[in-house]
Amino acid sequence: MNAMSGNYTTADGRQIGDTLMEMKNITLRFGGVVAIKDISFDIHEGEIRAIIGPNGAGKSSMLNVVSGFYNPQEGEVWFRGSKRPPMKPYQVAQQGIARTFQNIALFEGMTVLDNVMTGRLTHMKTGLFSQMIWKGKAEREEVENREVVEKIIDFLEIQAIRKTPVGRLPYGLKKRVELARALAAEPKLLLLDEPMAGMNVEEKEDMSRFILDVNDEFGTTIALIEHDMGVVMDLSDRVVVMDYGRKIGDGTPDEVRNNQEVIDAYLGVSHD
Ligand SMILES: Nc1ncnc2c1ncn2[C@@H]1O[C@H](COP(=O)(O)OP(=O)(O)OP(=O)(O)O)[C@@H](O)[C@H]1O
Repeated sequence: MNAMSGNYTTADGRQIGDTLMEMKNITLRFGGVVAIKDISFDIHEGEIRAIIGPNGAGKSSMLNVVSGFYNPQEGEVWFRGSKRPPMKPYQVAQQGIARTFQNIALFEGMTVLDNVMTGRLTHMKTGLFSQMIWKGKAEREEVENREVVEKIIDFLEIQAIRKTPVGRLPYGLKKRVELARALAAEPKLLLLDEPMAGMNVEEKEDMSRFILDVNDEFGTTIALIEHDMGVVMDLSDRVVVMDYGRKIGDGTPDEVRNNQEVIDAYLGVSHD
């Protein structure tokens, strides 16, 4: 496989499509701190793409640029063939990008079902006023939204807890509910911020399986940042490696594993 030249077929026979997102020469500064230095990379349709790197490398900053939470001082973000102007996160969500968070961001007092329903908000076209006038239309929309949500709840095997308040769930299940809510938006691109953080081995295995199944079943393109190297290498088609805000590697898990600069970065070897 030649992963760097547009469409390609993965080792396990999946067909990867055209470029979905392209980051061109991104630089992001916080005052004097340069969190991202002139980084370019792309994400293809149907791919599972990881961003890895040691602590403070700039991974979260990069994910926040992809999600529209940060607007970089330099560089361009291209999504679905168009240059993306600076946007608010809700506008990015409307374009088909959904995310989960490192520290779970759910409504603890609400049931699993209601939390997952909030993922449909970007799809709700009927406002309160038109709901009063066009009751039928609002009801149809509600039925459609419920159908999508119920399908995802089945898919992620959380039927048994659909009426349970999220606050009562163990950590691993909360992470799964967060994934369900992101999927409810039917995103084109799903961003996962350390999906395995704080999980035990069994929970990590479950989450890995669900990520692969989501990609396979819904064709969702997935970009993730993750600390657990084993998980990343097993899951991802291609990996970007960051260190001190720079990109030091980009390729298949095997290519990245054998990249001397990457090995040195993880061992703490200085190149100064
Ligand atoms: N909001 C911010 N204000 C100021 N500096 C920031 C901010 N966010 C990140 N930084 C700095 O930018 C650099 C990159 O941080 P970032 O959190 O993106 O790295 P990371 O690779 O995600 O780290 P970790 O793995 O520890 O989460 C760090 O030096 C960090 O201190």
